[in-house]
Amino acid sequence: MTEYKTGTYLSQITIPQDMRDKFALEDLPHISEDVRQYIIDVISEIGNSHFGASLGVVELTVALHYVFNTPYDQLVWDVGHQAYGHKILTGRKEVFPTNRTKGGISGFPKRSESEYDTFGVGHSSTSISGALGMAVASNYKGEKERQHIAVIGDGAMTAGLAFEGLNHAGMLNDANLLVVLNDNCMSIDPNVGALREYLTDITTSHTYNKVKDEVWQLLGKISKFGPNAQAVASKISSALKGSLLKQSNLFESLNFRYFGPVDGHDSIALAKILNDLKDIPGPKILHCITMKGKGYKFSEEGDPTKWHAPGIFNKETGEIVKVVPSSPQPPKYQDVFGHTIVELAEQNEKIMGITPAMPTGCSLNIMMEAMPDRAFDVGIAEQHAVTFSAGLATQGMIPFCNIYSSFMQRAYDQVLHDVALQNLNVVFCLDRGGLVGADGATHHGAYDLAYMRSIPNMIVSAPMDEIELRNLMFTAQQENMGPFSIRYPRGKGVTTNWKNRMKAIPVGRGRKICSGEDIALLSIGHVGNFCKTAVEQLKTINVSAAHYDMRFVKPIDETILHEVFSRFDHVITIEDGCLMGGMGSAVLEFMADNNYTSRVVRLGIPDRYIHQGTQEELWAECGFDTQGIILKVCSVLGVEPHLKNRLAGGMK
Ligand SMILES: Cc1ncc(C[n+]2csc(CCOP(=O)(O)OP(=O)(O)O)c2C)c(N)n1
Ligand SMILES: CC(=O)[C@@H](O)[C@H](O)COP(=O)(O)O
Ligand SMILES: [Mg+2]
Repeated sequence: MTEYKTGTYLSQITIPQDMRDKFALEDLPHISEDVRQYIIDVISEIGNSHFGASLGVVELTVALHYVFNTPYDQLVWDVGHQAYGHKILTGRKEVFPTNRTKGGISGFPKRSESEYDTFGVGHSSTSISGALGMAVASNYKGEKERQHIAVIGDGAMTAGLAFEGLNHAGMLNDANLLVVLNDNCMSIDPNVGALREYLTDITTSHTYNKVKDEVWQLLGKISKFGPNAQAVASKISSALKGSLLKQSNLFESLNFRYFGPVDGHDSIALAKILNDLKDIPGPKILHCITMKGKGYKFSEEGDPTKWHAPGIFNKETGEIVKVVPSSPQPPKYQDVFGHTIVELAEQNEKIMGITPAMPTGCSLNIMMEAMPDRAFDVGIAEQHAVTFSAGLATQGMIPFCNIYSSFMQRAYDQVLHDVALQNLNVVFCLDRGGLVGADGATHHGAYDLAYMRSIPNMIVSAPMDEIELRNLMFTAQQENMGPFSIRYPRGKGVTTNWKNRMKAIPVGRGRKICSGEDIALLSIGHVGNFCKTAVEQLKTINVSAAHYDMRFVKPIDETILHEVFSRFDHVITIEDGCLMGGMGSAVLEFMADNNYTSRVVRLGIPDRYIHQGTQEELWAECGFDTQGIILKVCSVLGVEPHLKNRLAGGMK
């Protein structure tokens, strides 16, 4: 592992207590500078990581750990993609270069990794509820002085869950909860919605700032009051209640004491404010204004969306390293979706596009640019995205609701109750279906085939390549299809020649890719390409495998299944999804229901959480990459080891 230098200040810090013991308030800017430089040095070289968000909260991170008695005081990071400074200051400086690699540290806070990671995160908007739970538990245990801090971004604050947490906290006057709102006007893409406007308004509002100044003056006095500070604070708060402050501030109306906006890059001022806030009881919110990508010239001046997770870059020039392939490459599935939805929408005026906060990630930004009145980024609001789509569908629209598979987990009941029960024509495009790689367990799209399959009326499909994706999208936008899900993986497809003339696929019809004699392989989705290669390689050791691309998990192609179970004693199912309840389960159910007795072996994601790594490493770990499939075929058929080894040695 490359060794990275740390600055004079950071080199003296292993855990936050070192900072508190060794440094004065005036040193915080220097510590911040060291932390920031270390993040730049490491991430520019290892790549494959988040970047802008962590740079934006360096001062906040330093101030929080300096003022609060972490890990006793509990700090919860929302999403956690901004927690690199936190990791570096909490015992993980040396291992930071292993960020998001297999066997290395996770890119997100994780309870099993450190006592400073109080709450496992990755999905957004959980911090307020999580920290509130901790605060209530502390009260119950008599730990009255214990502090609980949720750091949440303006993007994460757009989610219903965040407001559910605020709503509950607002009625718990003795909950020791501080919400730090890290407002940088950005989600991954620019933040959206009325809340964003509101936050900008209170940042610039004249009336509001006047009241805020009064609050600060009072706070200045509070800090001098020592032990009586809480009582004084409570009096001040009561005096302010019912006043202009409460009426003119959303958070005050929810019974939070609102402080700010403050400069989130002034570590000394932040530390002073945080220290004052420690003495104020009950739920409170500190509104910090920060800049995503702060402190690195190129991310400050460049496109923050690009610097959200830029990959490897030259830290001197700011040039993001792009490997230029020698030959044309297949497109990413997400881009095939992005271009195809525009093409379809040009022909079918009922089509609309919806994404909850991932326009660049899922490429709906192509439609948002081409047809701004027909494509919506609704913020980090998966539940709303689904029910909003349902509403559109009741009016005859055909919404394509694109949600990453793992984020869709947030909106399961909306799919069931608001869409499927009413048999509405909503097309769910589930991007990042399957193992996603470096984001790890929180983000793998492991469950969608299983959770969608159990919903009545739902059509569940997955394309093996870009052309099938386009054909499935074409099929799904036909009249009266009902709920239709199409899942595809993170990353590239397989062909450069993908702009086919689209055609409808009969719902529930799979296809035979290759005939064979010894064993049948049934695949769903992109992993069919691994099977295809495996089948070719198996031929070289005289193993003849038939291969079927099932295309639909529901309705499953029963004609194919009757053919397979009548002809083959050995069947292997392959899917990039959880083994419980997915396609393999559907095949087993069919076999049992129809009294067939072949031996079925299922390949897929086992019943445990898979952590981070490259996709290739993780496919191999789960045993359904090309090599895994070959080895499984050989073991099922009892192929002689020397033949098996011949392939295992030479395989890609
Ligand atoms: C439930 C869920 N939806 C979407 C995402 C993808 N996502 C990760 S970070 C992010 C933007 C968060 O914005 P904000 O909270 O303002 O943090 P910032 O990056 O600006 O620091 C999004 C949309 C997610 N992690 N979880
Ligand atoms: C933190 C987060 O949830 C996103 O930034 C996520 O990492 C994006 O994943 P993709 O890189 O697959 O778009
Ligand atoms: Mg933000």
